[in-house]
Amino acid sequence: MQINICENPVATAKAFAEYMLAWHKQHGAMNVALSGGSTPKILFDLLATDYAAAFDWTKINLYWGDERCVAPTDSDSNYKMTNEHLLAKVNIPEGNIHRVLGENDPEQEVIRYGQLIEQNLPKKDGNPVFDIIILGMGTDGHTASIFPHEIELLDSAKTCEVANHPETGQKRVTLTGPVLNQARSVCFLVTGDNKKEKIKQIFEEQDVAKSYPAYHINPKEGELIWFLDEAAASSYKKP
Ligand SMILES: O=C(O)[C@H](O)[C@@H](O)[C@H](O)[C@H](O)COP(=O)(O)O
Repeated sequence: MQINICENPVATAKAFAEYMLAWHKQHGAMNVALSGGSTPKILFDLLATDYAAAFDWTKINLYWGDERCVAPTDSDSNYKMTNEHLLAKVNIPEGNIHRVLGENDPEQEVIRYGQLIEQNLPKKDGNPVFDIIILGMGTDGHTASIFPHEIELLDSAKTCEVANHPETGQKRVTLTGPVLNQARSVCFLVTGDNKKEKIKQIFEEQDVAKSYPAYHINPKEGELIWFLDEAAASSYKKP
């Protein structure tokens, strides 16, 4: 596990962008699963401006690690956010953008999306293999849309599952634990002091962290890299 602590959210996003660009220069084509929420907005803005010309977007296929089951025009849609901050601003072919159809019936969509991923990606140990999966972490220790109350999704035999937001009950489509842990690289982007206690508990491997889905993300053979700003890392003291 690698921990990168950067001064602020922009520096954190830049550190990841440099990592993603280095991967692209070395490997060319990439299957990338994006995170949602608010943290990636700064990264997507960077990729759409300072880094846009550095990537060959024809070789990059974008998926989502999770999506809210809402229309793509809904303010809750991770696709909508990504489109506004990135997709509409770079020359990525439409065919390289594989959004979750949040407007579909969730139970049907997890089948469709799972089959799409299984058809498009290489497989290892029966799981589709993403090159890079970007993940965020909620203040409850969830990641993608695997929440503590549905921690069994870490062990699902399926590629995708329907998840339920613990407070709102909002339906989500999420990649499952085995897929997340089959990736060649999992990169957490976590910023803000509202995440600092969970980061401390996870990095110190405290017993309480075992109830956090994010704690259990550790690729079997791939890289695990945490990109944090100082605020998110402020309670953790490197040994
Ligand atoms: O759809 C989502 O909400 C995300 O994929 C989710 O896992 C997110 O990464 C965390 O909730 C952190 O969200 P923030 O970046 O807004 O803190």
